Amino acid sequence: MRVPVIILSGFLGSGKTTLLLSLLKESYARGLQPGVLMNELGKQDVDGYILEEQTGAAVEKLLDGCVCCSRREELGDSLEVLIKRRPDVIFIELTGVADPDEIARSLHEPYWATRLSAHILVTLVDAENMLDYNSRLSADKQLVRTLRSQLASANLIIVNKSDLVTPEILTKIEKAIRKRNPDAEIEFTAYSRIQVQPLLAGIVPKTAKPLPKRAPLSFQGSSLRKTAAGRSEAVPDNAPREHAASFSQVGAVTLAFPQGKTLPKAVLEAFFREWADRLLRAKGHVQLPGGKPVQLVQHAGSRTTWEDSRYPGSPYLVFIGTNINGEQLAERWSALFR
Ligand SMILES: Nc1nc2c(ncn2[C@@H]2O[C@H](COP(=O)(O)OP(=O)(O)OP(=O)(O)O)[C@@H](O)[C@H]2O)c(=O)[nH]1
Repeated sequence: MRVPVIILSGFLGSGKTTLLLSLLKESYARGLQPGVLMNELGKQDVDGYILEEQTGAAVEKLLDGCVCCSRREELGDSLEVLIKRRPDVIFIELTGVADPDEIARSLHEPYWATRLSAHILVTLVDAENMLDYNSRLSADKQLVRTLRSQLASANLIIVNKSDLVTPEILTKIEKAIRKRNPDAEIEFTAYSRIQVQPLLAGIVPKTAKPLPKRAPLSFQGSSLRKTAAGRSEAVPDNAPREHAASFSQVGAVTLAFPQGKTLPKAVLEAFFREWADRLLRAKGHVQLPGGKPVQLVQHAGSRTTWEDSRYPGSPYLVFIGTNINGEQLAERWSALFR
């Protein structure tokens, strides 16, 4: 039996991992055995750790690049690892700069089409930053194309972080989405809170007898076959395809804490402000002074949040931004500890 695959896409910090947590919890509640493929731009698996800690899921990680382009060759190996675990459903969380249509196309290739079935492609949108990103990132033509494809190829588009914007902004966002995708279901929400049951409709534990597909509770979207990936008449599945990079100016740098060193919150937040014109996303596990608990720090757009963490390893920060000069960044980082 083919394993259904749910693809989660959306720009950096839009709420993919937050949604995946809900999907995993619902999967376990239904007795499903999920497989997870987590792709991260940085060398550290911040999100993979969060998922493992909060749900106990075994996460297959593909770090330090993008599975739709620079790490493309490794997609197959990761899927094979997951399939061997005989999951009932596979979730693929892409990096924020990945083109999900490339992944959906791979699933339609003859080899994978007998093992996997593309179930749904979900794209999350960061309502607070989407319109700003559209102008800020316009110089990176590949990324502009990728962001359009994230919208165009989705069955379901979740406009997340709507707690941070006015209804007028949401209306503008809806118009911008409709320009790229007239058909997808659009949901407006905060903290990726949607009814996740419909996304799992028809997926049953392999030990159970197959049930008739449940009627969706709210999601009415088209099946993935109708997405751009499925409209493969123009590009036959077995035709050789160029896998152009999905971005050109975005880079990730991992910044380690020197042995035994700590950083006050205010110093790190000032560091984010200093790099505001380049910084898109930062996340990591940070050691504060005074023996305080390790903090999971998350920075997206211009907003920083902190939470207690039980991360047992050495503290670090993953810094993702545009046109970063790595040496200059490392130098400024070191200066924080002098
Ligand atoms: N205010 C607010 N914060 C949110 C919302 N959804 C998620 N967040 C926070 O935004 C940050 C990023 O959320 P994630 O779910 O990690 O986003 P992501 O798309 O997985 O991020 P990357 O994969 O790292 O690009 C976290 O600190 C979340 O708690 C929301 O609707 N409103």
